[in-house]
Amino acid sequence: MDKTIPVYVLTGFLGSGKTTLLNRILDEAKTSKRKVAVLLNEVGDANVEGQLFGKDVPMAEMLGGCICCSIRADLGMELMKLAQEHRPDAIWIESTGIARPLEIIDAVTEASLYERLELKGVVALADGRHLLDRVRIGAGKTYKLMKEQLAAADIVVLNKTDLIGEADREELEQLLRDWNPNARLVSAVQAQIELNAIYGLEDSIAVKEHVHGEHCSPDCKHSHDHGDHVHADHDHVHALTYYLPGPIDSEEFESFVSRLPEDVYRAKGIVTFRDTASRFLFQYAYRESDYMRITPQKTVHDVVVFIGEGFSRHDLIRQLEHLTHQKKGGTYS
Ligand SMILES: Nc1nc2c(ncn2[C@@H]2O[C@H](COP(=O)(O)OP(=O)(O)OP(=O)(O)O)[C@@H](O)[C@H]2O)c(=O)[nH]1
Repeated sequence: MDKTIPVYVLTGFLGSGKTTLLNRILDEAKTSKRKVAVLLNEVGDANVEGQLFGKDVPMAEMLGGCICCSIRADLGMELMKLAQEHRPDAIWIESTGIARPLEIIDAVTEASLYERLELKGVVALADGRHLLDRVRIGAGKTYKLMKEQLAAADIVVLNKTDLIGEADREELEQLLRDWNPNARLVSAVQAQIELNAIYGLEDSIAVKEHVHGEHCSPDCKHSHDHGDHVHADHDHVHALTYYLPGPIDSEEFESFVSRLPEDVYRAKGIVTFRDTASRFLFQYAYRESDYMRITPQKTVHDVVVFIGEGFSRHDLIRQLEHLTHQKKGGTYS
């Protein structure tokens, strides 16, 4: 079976430093001999920055629209093409500065229904000075979008701190922690961050260990550190991708779906039901589910994806393992 390819999303408002960070990621990949593919999205019709990446970097371009809306359907196609043609160790998606992150997450997880891809993390950058200006105004569409992008990330990079003073940096760090208490926050100049923080996401997202600390609010419901044992009962994640190891019972699955917690607001998948010997495309949004019988023309894996905020991955995985009658069920990310 093919290996599962991790996918990362790079988001952040226009000019925040996404390409600067991507260049660093590609440099590091070259040094560590990691094959990283890039999916670039530009609102305009020309890919200016992509020309700067090395010729040996597998790259797909999506120009002339934003992946989160007008050309969203193409995202899955491009991801699958990159995966099939290059079998990279990782794929990075650089979204336009105006993209809405949750729509992208939705689109990436859609692609994982058809190819062994797993969304591993969302990295969002903020231009310190620009953010500060927006915070001072405190309203407007741009402010709202910036906040949305930063709130959806697993890692938040407060970039361009060379352009702001120490007190402003501290104010922004506090603000970012308030907006997204679950993300790892890093301040940087020229997007110089420890890249292990990103690749280390693979483990930390799988079981996000949030140790109760100085930045937690009094009503923090996160997991607590009990000596050398940390358990996470309230994992903040955006997506759980679970590859099913085999057919499942349709009634048990429907019952499981009807009991999904409210903070799972979207789910989808391809499932094979033991009792009907058919495969179905399953869709779930805002408590409504839908099943469509399908006959895939090529090999696709049985997989279910859940998107939401604050739901417990641990609980869902346990229930899925129960559905598949396995102590240790399918693979997931
Ligand atoms: N002063 C300063 N400039 C920076 C820093 N990081 C990046 N820049 C510059 O900011 C400009 C925009 O950086 P990019 O990396 O292209 O930003 P981007 O998010 O990819 O921009 P878009 O593609 O327009 O969304 C470039 O000229 C960078 O050299 C920083 O930490 N400090």
